Amino acid sequence: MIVLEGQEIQFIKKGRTILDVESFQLEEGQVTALIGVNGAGKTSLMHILALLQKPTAGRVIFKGLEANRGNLHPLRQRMAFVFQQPLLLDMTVRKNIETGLRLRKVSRREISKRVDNWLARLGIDHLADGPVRFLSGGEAQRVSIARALALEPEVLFLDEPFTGLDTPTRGLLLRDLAGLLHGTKIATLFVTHDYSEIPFLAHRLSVLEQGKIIQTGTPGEIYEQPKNQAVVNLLQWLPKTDSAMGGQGGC
Ligand SMILES: Nc1ncnc2c1ncn2[C@@H]1O[C@H](COP(=O)(O)OP(=O)(O)OP(=O)(O)O)[C@@H](O)[C@H]1O
Repeated sequence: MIVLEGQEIQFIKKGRTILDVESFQLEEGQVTALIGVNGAGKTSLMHILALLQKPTAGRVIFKGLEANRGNLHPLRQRMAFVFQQPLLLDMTVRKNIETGLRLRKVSRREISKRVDNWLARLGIDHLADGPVRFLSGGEAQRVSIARALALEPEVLFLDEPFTGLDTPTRGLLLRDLAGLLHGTKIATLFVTHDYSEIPFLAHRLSVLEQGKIIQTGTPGEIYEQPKNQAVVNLLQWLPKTDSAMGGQGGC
């Protein structure tokens, strides 16, 4: 089932076409990785789909409902973001995870239940009542992921969430995040520059070049049959593993 779709998206700035995307879909329970060189338009497309940026032309459809000025706020509340920088507030870990839930007027009892659950599932329950300012990069990103998942979003945007983490920390977080996302109904868009992460997390892969989606498929399909030289050039950095070839994700 398609959860979120951008249709006939054009994004033009200063006379330059930054995006020209006929259709881009996020499906229920699937992680879609979006790759492309610097400046290809990944962030612009993510922000348009997240309803943070209005396209010059085109539509964003959320479960059959076209986003418009009147429904932007309620639709955004059904989405969550994890950024490269965790962007935590200077308070305790618990309070950081609670904040979005409070803004959404979730009951106190439900907040407490969800926060305890996600603290435990991210393995950070021992940090709950400490200030975030002493956390390591990996711990801070775990808090940011717990904060996003506690919102029980229907769509999750992961904007290079592992960048800046050392290899072992990144590996553990990648494994844990895959375990948390796979098997849920969340439709996830995962923007990354590190293609070694793709086989572990992504069910589908889309390649963006100069504002156009030039290929979409499982990582295995794209690896096996890259559509053109631009895809070949990008994917020479995707490691050949069993999971990449099968496009199954998982570690
Ligand atoms: N609001 C804007 N005004 C003018 N130009 C913009 C605007 N937003 C994006 N651009 C330009 O559009 C192009 C695509 O930018 P975008 O950040 O979407 O690419 P990206 O693929 O995410 O790049 P990176 O991998 O470096 O983050 C860039 O050349 C950028 O300078």
